[in-house]
Amino acid sequence: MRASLIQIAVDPAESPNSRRARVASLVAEQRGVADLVVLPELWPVGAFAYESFEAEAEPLDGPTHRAMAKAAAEASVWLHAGSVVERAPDGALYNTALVFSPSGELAATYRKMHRFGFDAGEAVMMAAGDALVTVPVPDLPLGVATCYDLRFPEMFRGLVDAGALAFVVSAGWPARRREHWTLLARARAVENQAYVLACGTGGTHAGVPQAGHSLVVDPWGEVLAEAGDGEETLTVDLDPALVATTRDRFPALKDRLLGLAPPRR
Ligand SMILES: O=C(O)CCC(=O)C(=O)O
Repeated sequence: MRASLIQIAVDPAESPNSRRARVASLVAEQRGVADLVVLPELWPVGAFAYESFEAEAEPLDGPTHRAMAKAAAEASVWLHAGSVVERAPDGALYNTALVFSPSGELAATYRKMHRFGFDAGEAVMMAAGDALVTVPVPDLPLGVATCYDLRFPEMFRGLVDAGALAFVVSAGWPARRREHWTLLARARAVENQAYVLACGTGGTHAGVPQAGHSLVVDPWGEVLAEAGDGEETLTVDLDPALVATTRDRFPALKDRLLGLAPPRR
């Protein structure tokens, strides 16, 4: 299985519509290259562009859904299309990740559970999701998480218990805490003996320089690839059998004292 992470630079001078068209082309270029493509958090608007959230909010079947469903089908890939500002039917906003199958069907949605910002920004503007989400990608079931979720290990343990062999973390992580980003991505891989595919944004938007440094970590904690600061695509080969091998050879997950269910292998 081959995965490509497309680290988008969110340039405020580019309109969301132009960016959707450009990102759709980048995804379509992955035809025959990757089986799974991953995009960052809130790339249509910018994760810190709070003042645009209301105006750019879209229903689940909105413009990002349409563009990405088409791109997934054109490229014939599983597409984690990052997240959008979702306007729910009751008017609430959610930070919602969209995952498409290779035929362009919406395979899963995940509403970000841990909202970032403490008493400001996303934490007050958006409602919180309340459900863990896994996606049954053949051979490599994915657990879905978004940005700040990375700081909450219990969520990843829950995803492992639900059968995830890899975590896809879509983010708009600030440069100021880049070391936390790479450290936590590796920690989530090591403690859960699972792949971590962590795709962030590059560039600067809303005055917040982005960390970039998207990375892919294997179940032993080795960094297989890491991007720089700007727009970049990382393509990495993943071996789903390595998860079982790692869990068999170093069966630490079996020694959990507080967990209830042993993880699937
Ligand atoms: O936890 C962090 O340092 C960054 C989180 C974040 O930027 C987000 O969730 O949007």
